Amino acid sequence: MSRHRSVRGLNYDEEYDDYYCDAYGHSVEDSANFCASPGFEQQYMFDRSKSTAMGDYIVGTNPDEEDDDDDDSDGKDKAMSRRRLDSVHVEFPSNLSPTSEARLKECLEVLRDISGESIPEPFLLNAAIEANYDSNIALQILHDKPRNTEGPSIDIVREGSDASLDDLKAKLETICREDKSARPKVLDKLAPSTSRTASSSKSGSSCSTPRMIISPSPSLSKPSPRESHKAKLDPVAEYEKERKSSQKQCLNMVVIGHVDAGKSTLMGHLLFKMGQVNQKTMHKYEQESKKVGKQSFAFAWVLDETGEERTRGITMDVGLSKFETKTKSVTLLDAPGHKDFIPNMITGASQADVALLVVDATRGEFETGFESGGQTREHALLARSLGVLQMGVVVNKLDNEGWSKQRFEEISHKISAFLTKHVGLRDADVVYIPCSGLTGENLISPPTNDALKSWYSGPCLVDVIEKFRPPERPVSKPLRLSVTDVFKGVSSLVNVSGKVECGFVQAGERLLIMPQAEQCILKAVACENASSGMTAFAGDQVVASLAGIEAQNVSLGSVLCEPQCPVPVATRFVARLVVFGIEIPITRGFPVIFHQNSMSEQAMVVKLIASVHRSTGEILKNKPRCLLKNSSALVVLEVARPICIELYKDVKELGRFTLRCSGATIAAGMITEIL
Ligand SMILES: Nc1nc2c(ncn2[C@@H]2O[C@H](COP(=O)(O)OP(=O)(O)OP(=O)(O)O)[C@@H](O)[C@H]2O)c(=O)[nH]1
Repeated sequence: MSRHRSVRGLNYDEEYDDYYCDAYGHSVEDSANFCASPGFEQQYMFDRSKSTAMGDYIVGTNPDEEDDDDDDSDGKDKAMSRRRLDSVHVEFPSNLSPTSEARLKECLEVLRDISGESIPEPFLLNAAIEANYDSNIALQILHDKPRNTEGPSIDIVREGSDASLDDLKAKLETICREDKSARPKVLDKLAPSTSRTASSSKSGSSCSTPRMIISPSPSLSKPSPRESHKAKLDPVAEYEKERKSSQKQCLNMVVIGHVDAGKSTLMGHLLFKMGQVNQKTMHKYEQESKKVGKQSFAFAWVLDETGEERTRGITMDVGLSKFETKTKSVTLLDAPGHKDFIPNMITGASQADVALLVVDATRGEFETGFESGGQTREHALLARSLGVLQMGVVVNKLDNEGWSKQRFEEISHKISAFLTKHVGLRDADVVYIPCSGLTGENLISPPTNDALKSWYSGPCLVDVIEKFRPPERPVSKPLRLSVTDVFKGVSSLVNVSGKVECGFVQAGERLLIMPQAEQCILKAVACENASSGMTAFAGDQVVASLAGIEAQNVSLGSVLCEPQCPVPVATRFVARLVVFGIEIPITRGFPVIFHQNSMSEQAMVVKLIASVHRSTGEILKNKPRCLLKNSSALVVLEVARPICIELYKDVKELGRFTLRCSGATIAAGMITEIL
């Protein structure tokens, strides 16, 4: 078994239709229970001493965003901040009242939560005092510091992106046509006088997105014999010929759930029963785990391969394996359950077509994972926001509850309500299975345990997996191969693992690596699903060997594409957000971590355009002051460095993302416009 490598694909139409269904993304708790700190409450209460007009306040418009023009608004923001601060004591009071002390502490806590350790404490303290303990204003002050030339800044976005865009510009210049009309949009951004055009498109595929385009240089635009050959191929016919006739359907399945729910044990035992792990290896794991006092983890060791994972008894990275059912070739992604490893879980889930949500049926344990801020709900929400539409809910460790039918039904009932009402999965797309990963009950054959047999006659785990429907693979779209790992092989070639998000790729092709704007030749593409070993299609997890580049010129988050139809690269874009159960409202200038597939990047919400109805998308309010939990909105996001993105309507895998802050997932989104 190996560490994580990627796989996925989607049923586009189906998913897009209900992505923003009424239920999707609703928070766990009722919004009426929203708790705000006094500092935050005060910010959203009308205050005569501040200059905001009552009319503005009632309309709920963010006074900071009165002007649509960004450059202008910066000045206005500052002016507004200054005006607000006129009534604020800027000196540290020597004798704070108990109320002020409490407010100061609360404000500092919020600032620390958001800034982490990136800003020294004295600066946070000064900002908090300057903002009269209003954390939102304090954030704005910290954000504006460099323009005031004192103190550090959390404005990582502009600082980081300027340098990177310069680098990119230089590289793009070298491979752009002399023809100025074909200059990439990124160059236009840096040199506004230059005109821009749409991209060229490869034969048989459309490249309709308004793109930050890199145009091929004359040498690049002249296709090699191999490329000409590829251009003549019908991707769908090739896919049918290679895959559908001879092979089993490919399915990428992620296993998710709260820490210690028994995910690795369940999957390790399943793989053993399916013959993927031989008796000798299993015996070795039993002996070795016994020696270190972790005998109950023997099956988990099949997927938890590293020393640290085995010693600590937790999964840290995504474990990857393969097995086959009668009609399917399943790529299994075992995600970590611990909250510290959510970014890895996101990587795994972003590559999956379907998910198994494992819950521990043991009394008290299920409740911890589901009701007390555990990861069961967060994982389910994340999986759905990353494109998973079908789910098997494994009610695991039911042996600990004497195979109680009542307990199974109680758990199924609670999870069903959550998945259908809050996550947005259809009831018909979720199946509940009573199991024991430890004893192996109901994994690959009907139950043998009398207590379970007496009331359960449904499918076993493998039957559920067998019934999952693989999504349509977008093989006709332009090639997008996202890189999840880079490693040096024995030869001079650079190997990358990744997933073909859409399109198809053949050995011998010349490819463009974005956002690095590097060219390379694909020497070989290894893919377990491929019969020829020369071609990989959308949905395939591959290892690609690249010639003509250095390892440092490709990285996690890079996208390989055809030079004739490059992937857009940008730092700023409009997105539609679905906000989860947040405690701190999202305001303008809110710093976040942007997650897209296996890539994460520092980012900032730079503009709140409008709050929208979560199911219809209808605009409810322009320029809202903030976004509360369970809301939906159009926002402008800016990432610290140029990244490869697509519009959600074009390529879902590169058009959707999740936002995290202070270790919690706060929103999911889809890109609607690239700026
Ligand atoms: N009684 C019982 N114990 C189980 C069962 N499945 C797993 N366990 C135990 O639960 C513990 C945790 O199992 P893991 O498989 O490591 O759990 P996990 O969900 O993969 O953990 P993370 O990946 O770290 O989140 C181990 O001690 C297992 O032996 C089960 O069906 N019944």
